[in-house]
Amino acid sequence: MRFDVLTLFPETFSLVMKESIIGRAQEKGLIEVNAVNIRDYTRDKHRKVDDYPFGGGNGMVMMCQPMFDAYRAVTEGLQTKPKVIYMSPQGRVLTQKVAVELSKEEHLILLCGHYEGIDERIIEELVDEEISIGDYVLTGGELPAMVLIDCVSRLVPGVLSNEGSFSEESHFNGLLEYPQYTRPAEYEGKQVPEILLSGHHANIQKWRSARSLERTRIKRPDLYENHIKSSEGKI
Ligand SMILES: COc1ccccc1CNc1ccc(C(N)=O)cn1
Repeated sequence: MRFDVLTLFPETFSLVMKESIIGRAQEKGLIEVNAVNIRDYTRDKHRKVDDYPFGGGNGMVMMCQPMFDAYRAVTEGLQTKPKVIYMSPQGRVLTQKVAVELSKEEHLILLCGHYEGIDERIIEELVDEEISIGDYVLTGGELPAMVLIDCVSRLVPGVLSNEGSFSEESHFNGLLEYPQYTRPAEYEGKQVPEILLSGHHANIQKWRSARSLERTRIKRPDLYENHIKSSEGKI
């Protein structure tokens, strides 16, 4: 899976994206993350990428020409047009379900805005979908793009060694994950729940399901409601 990220800060990506799991996935050739500097596609000696908004208002808006030319450079000679996602506070909120959907794509182009955003003509012409990582405003789209790359990449087969664990992790089955413990069985007088040491897998599974339902009901009643609704009618 390939990600081309159009950004004003390409070096941010190379630092974060070559670390840990994402870095190893790149070495294994499972994913490619290519950060493109929008400023390299400016045509003036000041390498101008933004300008004042028509109609007035504070802040600056990213201009069309550098973004269009960076997009054309990245897509030149491609057989199929990759899906273009604009990281924006107005986008569809990124959930695990959306991440699973996006992990089916072969090639994604992510546009990172800055200042007050980008010229609307870029969105109209190039953007297939706007995606938001949550209802808050950041100084740029780079962190949202890295969040998207992380949560989508880990779903690409081969990226995570313990792929089997997806079915039980938080949000995969619409519920929050059960509590996790590891050695030692007792730490400063605090015991690991006995059931987990019993080796009785059926009972452990039951205990885990009960904990998962209980903590979802307490921490995320919205998810709990959805889960109850979706399991109604199922035997
Ligand atoms: C004022 O910033 C903007 C204004 C408009 C568009 C993009 C930006 C860049 N900032 C972003 C980007 C994404 C998210 C998110 N919630 O995914 C939050 N902030």
